[in-house]
Amino acid sequence: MATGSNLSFVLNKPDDVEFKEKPVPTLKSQREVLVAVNYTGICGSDVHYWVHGSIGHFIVKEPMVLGHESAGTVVEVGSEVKTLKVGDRVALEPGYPCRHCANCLGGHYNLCPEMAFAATPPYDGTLTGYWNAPADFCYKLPDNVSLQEGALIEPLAVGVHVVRQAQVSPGQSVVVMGAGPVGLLCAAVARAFGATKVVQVDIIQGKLDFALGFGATHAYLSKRVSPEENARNIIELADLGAGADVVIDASGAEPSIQACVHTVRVGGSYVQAGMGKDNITFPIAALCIKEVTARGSFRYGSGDYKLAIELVAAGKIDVKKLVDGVVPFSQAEDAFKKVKEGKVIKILIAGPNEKDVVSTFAEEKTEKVEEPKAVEPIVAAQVGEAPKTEEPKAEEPKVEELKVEELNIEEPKAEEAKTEEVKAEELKAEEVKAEEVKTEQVKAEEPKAEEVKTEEVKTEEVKAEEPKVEEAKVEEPRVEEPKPEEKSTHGHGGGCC
Ligand SMILES: NC(=O)c1ccc[n+]([C@@H]2O[C@H](COP(=O)([O-])OP(=O)(O)OC[C@H]3O[C@@H](n4cnc5c(N)ncnc54)[C@H](O)[C@@H]3O)[C@@H](O)[C@H]2O)c1
Ligand SMILES: OC[C@H](O)C(O)[C@@H](O)CO
Repeated sequence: MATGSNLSFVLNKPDDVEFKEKPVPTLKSQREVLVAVNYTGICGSDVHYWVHGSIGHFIVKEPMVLGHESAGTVVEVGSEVKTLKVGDRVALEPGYPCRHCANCLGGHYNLCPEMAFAATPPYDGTLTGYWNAPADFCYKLPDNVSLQEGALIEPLAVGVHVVRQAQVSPGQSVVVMGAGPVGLLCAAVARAFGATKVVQVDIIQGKLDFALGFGATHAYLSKRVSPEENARNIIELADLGAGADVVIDASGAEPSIQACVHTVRVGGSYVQAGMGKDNITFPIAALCIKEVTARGSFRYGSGDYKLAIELVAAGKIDVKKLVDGVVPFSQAEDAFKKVKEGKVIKILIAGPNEKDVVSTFAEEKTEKVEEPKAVEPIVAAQVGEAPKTEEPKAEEPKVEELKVEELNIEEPKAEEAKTEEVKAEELKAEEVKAEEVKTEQVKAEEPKAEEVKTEEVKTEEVKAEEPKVEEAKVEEPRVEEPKPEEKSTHGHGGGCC
């Protein structure tokens, strides 16, 4: 039985969040499991709801728990569940379709009109202590995939779905517009599918620097020139001949979408994943004359989560590289601010029952290969960073195993866990000033509403209304870094899923 906290991070209305202790959910059917949420990533859509209170026709009318990129540990199983047991570590697929409509029965449950998707009004999200879900939407993580990686399976599954929609095959060239988390993951999946040239395009050089160490073979800084000229530049840069076999828009920006159609080769494929303005000027003649196959891509469907997990388990995609930091649950609001400011690629929030966040992050960090970062890591300032001198030890037990014990679920390998505990204590004492962190946690448990309503947030709201796509129409070479407010969440500016 679940005995921990069910503290939840609740959005009341735009710029108004609070921590609320909610009742622990109970299984609604014997095919469900109850999961203690260990880690949750922040998606641009979460930030968009926090800032604007709506995305398209999804409007936050009642307080809603945020978050949908999560992994957790099974604490209870319904009597009809055969595939999971208490103690299993799982990635949570956060949208539950009706299973009966034509789309569900036709194998496209992501298009179910009755979809109940976490943190999409009116449905609560996963930034909570416990989450109940149908067992078949909880994917057991292999031993070599950590719970922190598990939280990144959701955005990776978005990338898998996009690349599947594009039907990328070995030897192909792929251009991905946008180097936010979705674009980066699309590029990485395209490489894993055998694409030999993967060109990442963005308007921020730092993001491209990161992309080159992640999935991209080439990077192009989009200029303030016509979409046709940007397309010619991309083709020339990567020696794409008559154009790219596949183009993917993961920016939602109008000039980028236009450049997609000019970059793709005759008979190539174009997939729209980014969601910006509802209506744009689109080069329809080029699409028609080139006989381009155009597809949309929405969330993920059959087999996408499974494949995403396999790609991580097989070492094909190192999702840990995307993580700039892990913060305790009490610092959720601050984490949202960092994402909004474009200061991080991904930040993970530990569940309220997660006790050892600092050492968990330290452990994960030591396994990371240092790559150029698009942004300043914030974790050192927030939770303390582990010394990077230590070599990663592959045989070391995963820190997540400790969490199982903390949640009274299942005994981890006792010997290994003990060693880790001792190590974690040392790290805390020497490197992370545990007392300071504790004090911060206590403070953060009482969120101050007035702090949220900063001028910065208000300004952001106003600016977000002005689509940045206009900028690319100015006929000038673009060299300067865009302002912070043009970054991360702006891609969601015109709407999302
Ligand atoms: N289809 C889906 O199921 C799905 C799921 C999740 C997110 N999304 C959408 O995908 C998009 C990307 O998501 P994200 O989380 O990576 O967002 P993000 O905002 O972090 O990334 C968007 C990137 O596009 C870049 N960009 C902006 N204008 C550009 C231009 N003219 N040319 C090239 N790059 C440009 C930005 O600098 C940014 O790096 C968003 O529009 C989001 O709403 C779609
Ligand atoms: O990753 C999937 C998307 O972020 C979701 O559709 C989100 O927008 C909530 O509806």
